[in-house]
Amino acid sequence: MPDAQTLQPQAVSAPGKVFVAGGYLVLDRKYTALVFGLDARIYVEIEPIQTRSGVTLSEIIVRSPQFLDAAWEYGYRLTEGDGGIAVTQLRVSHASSLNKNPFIETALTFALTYISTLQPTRIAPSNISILADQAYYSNPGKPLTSSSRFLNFDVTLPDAHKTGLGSSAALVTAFTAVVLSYYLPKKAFSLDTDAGKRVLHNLAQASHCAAQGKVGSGFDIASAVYGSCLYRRFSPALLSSLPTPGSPLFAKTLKSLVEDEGGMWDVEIAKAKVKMPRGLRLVMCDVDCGSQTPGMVKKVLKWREENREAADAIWDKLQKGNEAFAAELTRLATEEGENVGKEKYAKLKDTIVSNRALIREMSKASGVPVEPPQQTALLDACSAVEGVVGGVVPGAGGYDAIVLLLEDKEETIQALRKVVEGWKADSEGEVTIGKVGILGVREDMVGVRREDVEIYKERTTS
Ligand SMILES: Nc1ncnc2c1ncn2[C@@H]1O[C@H](COP(=O)(O)OP(=O)(O)OP(=O)(O)O)[C@@H](O)[C@H]1O
Ligand SMILES: C[C@@](O)(CCOP(=O)(O)O)CC(=O)O
Repeated sequence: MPDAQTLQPQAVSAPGKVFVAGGYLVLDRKYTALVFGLDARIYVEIEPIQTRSGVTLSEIIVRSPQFLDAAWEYGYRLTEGDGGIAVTQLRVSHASSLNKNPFIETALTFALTYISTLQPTRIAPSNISILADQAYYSNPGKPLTSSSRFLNFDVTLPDAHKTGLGSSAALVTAFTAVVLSYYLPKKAFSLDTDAGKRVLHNLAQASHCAAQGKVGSGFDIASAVYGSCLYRRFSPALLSSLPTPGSPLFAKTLKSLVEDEGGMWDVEIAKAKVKMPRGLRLVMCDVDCGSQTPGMVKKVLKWREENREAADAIWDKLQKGNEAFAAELTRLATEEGENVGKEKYAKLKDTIVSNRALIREMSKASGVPVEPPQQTALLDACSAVEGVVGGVVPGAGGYDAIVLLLEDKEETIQALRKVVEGWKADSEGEVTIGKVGILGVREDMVGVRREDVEIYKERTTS
């Protein structure tokens, strides 16, 4: 491995996501999800720690300067019994309490362990910094420096109000990518190759699941790596053979899993099946609702288990509807010039309306507010705006967001803004939804990408 003097600063970014179709269905490999990457990205930069000559540290310092108390210092060492690299958080001062960031700690443990299996020489210390685009959080903020486009949110991370764009998946993906790119020579890992992207995808899925303490469908990591795509999940059993970090054979098993020695990764990522027609765009709205509905996934899955026949009927119809929706988007994007005029989006509109009806059926039958009446009213009002094709509740649904497909015209956005910003929901049921805001994001097809370190520096200062 090159020594600290020759390690070059690197920067990588990864996009956030909006899950447009296939929520719950995608947990079962029989079904797929339609996920769009967004132009809100998380950037991670790595550079050598400047130490006085003769001083050798085994320390990696991670900072997220947009937040208060957001610095984490880690010591690391190779463990016995092929347990990989153990990462230990160091206390900044005796008085300070340990403020954990499980996503960073786990991504670092997994990435350094993988690196140690390829190059058993000492890992040099480094400084890592994280910057997130504004749309990930709805807190107000001031520019980090007088001319920076990144905001100082002036709150701790637990106090930040997330808008649900998948910050942890974008972070784990960009973080893992930059650490691998920095410590490994190009011939062992490159983000520019398909093999490199596969390694990144597999490693980021494994560490994101470990940090979350659960195995979701993994759509958020897939879109952070590959951008917008039609996604079929990996079999969750794949990850069950992985020992916990530090325990015997963790390193060897991780390497074999990440490099897919057994040909076990059955994930399917179809980028060509998702396109955005020219002239259309996505808009996301954040809904203030003061109420989270925990356990929605568990409840829907339990209902499905107990009502298999009824559930499968909805699941199958919805899968067909979702496929029809993706196919129509792709057709419009590739067959320019046909069906001009008002009728151009008629099929898309109808598909969205019938898919929403199936989602409401799912909500009603399972008793889980996937598209609750408050969101039905909001979606209907937005869909009636001239130029709006339709909209859905993204991901698991609930009260806190909607996503709309509309004509990419200033007058359409303005008309939509009038409806959402003046939105007053009838207090129906137990949950009253409050202010609705349009997020400054749109779809982006590009996944993880290398950033020029100079540009990264400019972005933090200009
Ligand atoms: N800018 C950041 N700097 C450091 N850590 C961050 C940052 N953003 C997110 N994280 C880490 O990710 C965690 C949030 O992850 P979580 O999965 O709860 O949210 P999310 O991925 O944004 O949500 P969703 O899945 O609803 O889109 C934070 O608690 C923190 O550990
Ligand atoms: C319900 C589910 O299908 C989607 C959840 O999406 P989100 O976290 O609401 O963006 C769960 C999953 O795919 O892991």
